[in-house]
Amino acid sequence: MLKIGIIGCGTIGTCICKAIDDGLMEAEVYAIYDRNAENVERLQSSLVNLQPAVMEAEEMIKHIDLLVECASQEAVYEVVPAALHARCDVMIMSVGAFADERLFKTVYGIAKEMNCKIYLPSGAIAGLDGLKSAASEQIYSVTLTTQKPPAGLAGAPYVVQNKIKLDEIKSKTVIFEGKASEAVKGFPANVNVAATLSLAGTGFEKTKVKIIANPALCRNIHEITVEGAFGKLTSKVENVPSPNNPKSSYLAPLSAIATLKKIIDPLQIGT
Ligand SMILES: NC(=O)C1=CN([C@@H]2O[C@H](COP(=O)(O)OP(=O)(O)OC[C@H]3O[C@@H](n4cnc5c(N)ncnc54)[C@H](OP(=O)(O)O)[C@@H]3O)[C@@H](O)[C@H]2O)C=CC1
Ligand SMILES: O=C([O-])CC(=O)C(=O)O
Repeated sequence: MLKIGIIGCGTIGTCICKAIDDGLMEAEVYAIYDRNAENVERLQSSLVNLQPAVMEAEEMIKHIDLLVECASQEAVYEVVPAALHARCDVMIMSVGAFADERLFKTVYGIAKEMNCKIYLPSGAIAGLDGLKSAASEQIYSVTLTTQKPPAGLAGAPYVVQNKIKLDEIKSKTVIFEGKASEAVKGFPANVNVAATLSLAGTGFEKTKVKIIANPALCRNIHEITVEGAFGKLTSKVENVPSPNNPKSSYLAPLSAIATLKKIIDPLQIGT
């Protein structure tokens, strides 16, 4: 049975544990860790069947097959290289960390050397299967347009640095337009999907991102447009926000669960 260790006991970590606790897949949550002790306790007390140990990444990677990062971009630096060195596969949610090309090259190199896998779930977007197929030929452009309610963008470094008063936004307003490399740094907890899109397609410098604060919304909308030799692909997901975290969408933990099922299941559907 697949032995998993989870870093990050917030919304996504909790959803993953609950799915395994409910018997949705054959996996064992061997250990969990979070710098926020309250979130560890809340997660532990929500489980009925599982009793994961609480231990830091350094220790858990000696015992597990797969490390799941669902914490923050800084956690990717802290735990992923060490996990791969210990021959653990890794699943990463804070994909925006890979806008740092040096980190990406290091992590990719260690994974190759150690014969390990790096899994990046689709998160809150749809259409990566089509983009991956299309990327075998020439791609002309990839664009992500994200709309969130203003509160879902609160605290983002770009918002703070540019003194954007989210609570004064009364109508649909474009607050950022630029490269994916800049978007994931300015909005590290809002558009990790831009990083996944970049890695699947044309890279962080060529992938364009527009971020819109829209007070009329109660959903997080991600629209993707890809044009290339294959033709044109458009996808739009109107995401229900996660119950405890308005910054992220419920589809994100569901996609993490689907990725875990794909790792375990002999049947592989889609690109
Ligand atoms: N790829 C995708 O499509 C998506 C990615 N994400 C990303 O996934 C990650 C998890 O999301 P979510 O579960 O919603 O977030 P939450 O804020 O609900 O939970 C994250 C938890 O991880 C903890 N944490 C953060 N950094 C560290 C660290 N360095 N070491 C240990 N614990 C840490 C946080 O502690 P504290 O409370 O102290 O901060 C918090 O308890 C985020 O980076 C988010 O941006 C989210 C949605 C979609
Ligand atoms: O869940 C979402 O809507 C997307 C998100 O937060 C991210 O990619 O970081």
